Amino acid sequence: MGPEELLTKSGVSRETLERLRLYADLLVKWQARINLVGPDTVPDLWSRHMLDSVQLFPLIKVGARRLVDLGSGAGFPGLVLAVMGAPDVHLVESDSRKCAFLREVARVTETPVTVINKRIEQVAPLGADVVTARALAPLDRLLGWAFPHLAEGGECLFLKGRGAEDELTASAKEWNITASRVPSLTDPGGLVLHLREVSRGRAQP
Ligand SMILES: C[S@@+](CC[C@H](N)C(=O)[O-])C[C@H]1O[C@@H](n2cnc3c(N)ncnc32)[C@H](O)[C@@H]1O
Repeated sequence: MGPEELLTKSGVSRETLERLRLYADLLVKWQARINLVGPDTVPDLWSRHMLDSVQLFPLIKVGARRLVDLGSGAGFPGLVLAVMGAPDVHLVESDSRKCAFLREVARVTETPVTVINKRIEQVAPLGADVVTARALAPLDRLLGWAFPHLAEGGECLFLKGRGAEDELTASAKEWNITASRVPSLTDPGGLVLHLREVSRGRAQP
């Protein structure tokens, strides 16, 4: 899918699209030096990475003041959401070369973001209204990483593949969650998990 189709499909503004183009150009350039995304996914960059991230934007809760993206890698989905105007976006990424890329995209696209070059486990609670992640960890571990960063009433938006239902079942042993399942626009069988009222449940005997 090309940028124009992305625009039509998801309703992003022309100005945002131009900034996403700058982002995509930088990704292709840097990909020659560091492995930012799976090399086989670069030809489908707009669908596999941009639109995959863009689809979360309408799910961000009204009035959200801070969004934290865990394991941002090359910025999917967190940096795309920041380019679209998500508020006070924090990107947590342990790989310093990827953090250099994230900062460069933020600079070139004039997107205000905070890049935190640390392991998630080492980051003090960030008080996020929304925590996002893609391709980082199974849901139960992801919730363990996200939970300390959720403000009261905070929500999670996780992009998950076909195994999402099994991951929800497995995580129910440890977590209480209200889960909505939104079919992915880009991954047949994949889901956006929209999780609310997250709390630790009682450990099973
Ligand atoms: C498979 S990549 C996914 C990147 C991006 N979210 C995406 O979907 O394209 C996982 C990323 O998480 C980072 N990561 C893994 N464990 C982490 C941790 N404990 N703390 C911070 N970053 C971590 C890795 O360095 C890597 O960039």
